Amino acid sequence: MNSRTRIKICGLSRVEDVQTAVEAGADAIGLVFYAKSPRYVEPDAASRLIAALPPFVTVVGLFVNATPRQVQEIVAHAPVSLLQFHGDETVDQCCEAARSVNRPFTRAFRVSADMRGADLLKYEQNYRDASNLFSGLLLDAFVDGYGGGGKVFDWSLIPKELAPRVVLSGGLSVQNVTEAVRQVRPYAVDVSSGVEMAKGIKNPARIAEFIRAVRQADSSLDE
Ligand SMILES: O=C(O)c1ccccc1NCC(=O)[C@H](O)[C@H](O)COP(=O)(O)O
Repeated sequence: MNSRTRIKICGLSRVEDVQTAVEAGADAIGLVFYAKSPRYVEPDAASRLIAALPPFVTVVGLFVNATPRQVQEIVAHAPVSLLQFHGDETVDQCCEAARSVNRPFTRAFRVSADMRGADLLKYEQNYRDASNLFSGLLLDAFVDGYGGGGKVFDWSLIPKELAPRVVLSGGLSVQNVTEAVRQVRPYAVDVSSGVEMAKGIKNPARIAEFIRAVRQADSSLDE
């Protein structure tokens, strides 16, 4: 079966970086609406980035502990297609915010070393049971500042039965993404720091190299 790992490039703030990511073959782009992040984009700037996109590219709006009202105000200016909750939100808070704008959402789970695989399966099932807007888990490393930390977590903690439904994130780069895809076989991979020149400023060559590495890993798995 020809399995293709989906690719999200996150933390974009420039039109040229959006265009680079799409031309290189990214399936999704992530826009950070968390004001304390160095990758934060204002909703109006985000709407210009979204306007630069061709069809069929998923736009992920990234939130940390935002209220439904705040999510509504942002989405009114920047019509993202998918929400990503990356803070301390409860199941109910994620579901309420997603319902408020009628958008599907992914839940970021920051993996700590003491986590057990069974806990993750239960955690995901809780979200699946809570809302048909739940779209899946993004697994990230546990870092200060909630995310975008450029830190890898122990991929062996991911239950094999969960891997085909998760977005693997956290410290990925052209140096490790081939091994990540081969070891985990996730539904998708997500990267921010690993393709940057500076926070929020992407390196076009690194984006292209990262996406090429994912495609090569996919091809090796199809052989
Ligand atoms: O990117 C940020 O600055 C950020 C800030 C606060 C919460 C989440 C954030 N990013 C979320 C993402 O989806 C990142 O792509 C993910 O954390 C991986 O980042 P990196 O390890 O730098 O590739």
